[in-house]
Amino acid sequence: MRLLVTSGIFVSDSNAEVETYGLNPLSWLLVEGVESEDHTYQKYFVLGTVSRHYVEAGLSLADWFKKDLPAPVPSPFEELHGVPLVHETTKLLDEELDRIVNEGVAAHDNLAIGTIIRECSDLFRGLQSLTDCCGGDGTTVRAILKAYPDIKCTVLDLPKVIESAPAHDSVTYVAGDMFHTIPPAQAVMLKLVLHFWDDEDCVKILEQCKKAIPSREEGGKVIIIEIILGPSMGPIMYESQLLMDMLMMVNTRGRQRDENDWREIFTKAGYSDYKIVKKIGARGIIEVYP
Ligand SMILES: C[S@@+](CC[C@H](N)C(=O)[O-])C[C@H]1O[C@@H](n2cnc3c(N)ncnc32)[C@H](O)[C@@H]1O
Repeated sequence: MRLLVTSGIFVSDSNAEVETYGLNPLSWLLVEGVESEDHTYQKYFVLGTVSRHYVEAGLSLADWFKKDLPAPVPSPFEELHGVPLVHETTKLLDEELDRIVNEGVAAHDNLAIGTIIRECSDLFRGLQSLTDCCGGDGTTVRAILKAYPDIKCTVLDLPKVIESAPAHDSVTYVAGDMFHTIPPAQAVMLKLVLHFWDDEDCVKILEQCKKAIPSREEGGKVIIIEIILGPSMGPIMYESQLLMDMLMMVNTRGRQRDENDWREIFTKAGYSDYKIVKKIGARGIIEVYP
C-alpha cells in the first residue's frame, strides 16, 4: 500500500491513529458500479496493458526494430503473436485476452465523453445530422442525443459490432466498411479511430468522410477526437500522450500525432482547413473542413 500511495494510486492519512488508505481520482476509476455519467470503469484497460501478451510484445520491440519487415509493417504484437490486436482473429490467440481488450478499449474510449459534450457545446449545437464512424455499440451517440435530442444520428461499424448494438429509437445503425462508404451526414465524427491506422489509411478514411459531408458553407465538417501530441497541457499530460504513442506502436499499426502530422494528413485527403476546438486532458478536439 505504501508503494501504491507513493506512486499516486491511493492516498493515506498517516496522522490517524491507525494509518488509513483512501481512493484518489485515479483509483476511483477502478471502482465498479459508480452511477455517474463521467465514470467509466477502467479495470479492463489496466488488465489489458499488464497482460502477458502486451508485456511480451513490448519486450520484443528491440528485435522488431532490427527486422527488415515488408510493408504493411506488422506491429510488434502482431509480429510476435501472429494475430493483430483488436481484431476478429485476436481470440484465436487467447479468448480471455480478446474479451479483456475489447472491454478495456470500450471503457477507455468512453472516458470523458460527458466532459467533451459539456465543454465543447458549439461542436454539436445546430447540427442536423451526425454519423459516428466506428461508433461501436452507439454509447457515444446516445450521450450526444441526451444533450441534443434533435440531431439525426447514424452509427457506422462492422457487421459483427452492429449485430449486438442495443436498439435505440433515434439512432440508425449501419453495418459497413468505412474504407468503402460512410453514411452521409452534415458532420462525421471519428473518435479515437485514426490512432489505430497508419498515415496512408488515415488519408483513405478521411477521403471517404469528405464524400459523406456537404460543403463547409452548408455546415459540413469532420469532428476528430484524438491526442494532439505536444507539451502544451503540461508534463504529466505530455507523458500520458507519449505512453499512449508507445502503446499504439507496440500493439497496432497506428500512432499518436502532433499538429504537423495531422495537418499533413488533412491536406493529403483534400481538406481546405481545420480548427483545434479545445484540448481536454490528454486529448484534443479538431474540426476539419472540406
Ligand atoms: C477503438 S474503436 C472506436 C472507438 C469509438 N469511436 C468510441 O469512441 O467508442 C474501433 C472501432 O472501429 C470499428 N472498425 C474497425 N474497422 C472498421 C471498418 N473498416 N469500418 C467500420 N468500422 C470499423 C471496430 O469494430 C471498433 O468498433
